[in-house]
Amino acid sequence: MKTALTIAGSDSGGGAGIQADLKAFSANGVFGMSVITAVTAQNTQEVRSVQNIDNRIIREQIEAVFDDIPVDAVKIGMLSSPATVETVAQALKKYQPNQIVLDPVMVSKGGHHLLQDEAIQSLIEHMIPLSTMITPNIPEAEVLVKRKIDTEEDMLTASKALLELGAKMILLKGGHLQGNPNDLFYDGQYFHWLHGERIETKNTHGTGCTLSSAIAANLAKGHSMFEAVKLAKQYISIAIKHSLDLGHGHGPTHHFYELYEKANLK
Ligand SMILES: Nc1ncnc2c1ncn2[C@@H]1O[C@H](COP(=O)(O)OP(=O)(O)OP(=O)(O)O)[C@@H](O)[C@H]1O
Ligand SMILES: Cc1ncc(CO)c(N)n1
Repeated sequence: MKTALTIAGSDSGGGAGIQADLKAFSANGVFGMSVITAVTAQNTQEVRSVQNIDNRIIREQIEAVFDDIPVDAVKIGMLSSPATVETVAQALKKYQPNQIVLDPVMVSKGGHHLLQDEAIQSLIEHMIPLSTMITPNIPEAEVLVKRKIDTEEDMLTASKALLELGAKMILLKGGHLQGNPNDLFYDGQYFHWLHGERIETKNTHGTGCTLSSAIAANLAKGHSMFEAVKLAKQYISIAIKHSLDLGHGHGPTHHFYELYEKANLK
């Protein structure tokens, strides 16, 4: 079985972070492993508090996995502080995995900062240049390229600027613009739009985490980047369409909808 490793924060509510990543890995047919960078006390409504994990333990988790188990792809989510970014980047430089999908997580749906402002520069300097693919949403891309993105035309310009930061490829998610959620894939040569249909639901907790993990799983299985992104977009669209009305805020997506349907487990 192919494997994928998530390096991210824990979401006690189970819809985002490490929990979403492991579910998305399993649903997409790879064996999931995890390195926890921070623990959040979080539900569908809010992030109540965050405890960053000691850098030594972060490094040792990464070493424990890579020293023993083959890692076919890595997904990176919440990195919290400059020291966390640097610890993860240093460890990945040592092991040089083939595929690194970086979701540059900055702010939760409820507005809580999951990446300290001081860590943004570290992310740009140390983490983005190591990444095979980065998957910013519109507000994250605006911070990274320091300009407003209001239209799909702006997304094209921003993708070029994002690529200049050093990642090999870009998926700029359009879910935060009005209208249909169309994402832009750019590999430095060609642009491809991945068209979506907006699903009217408030249950979109962890959509970004789930999408980037599905991309990593598809890469682990040997798909090309464009194929990996296309399949992941189909997967997240189904997961949002059948999202779960749990909690009083933004409920989670249904990571296993198609498998449950096939197994008659609904
Ligand atoms: N209402 C929706 N209907 C269909 N697709 C959506 C909807 N909202 C977002 N998407 C898609 O879901 C994927 C994740 O994008 P989104 O912009 O929500 O990520 P995000 O803001 O990083 O999520 P989060 O930070 O909550 O994990 C993208 O492919 C986006 O186009
Ligand atoms: C731990 C964690 N990572 C990422 C996100 C972004 O959705 C979140 N809400 N929580």
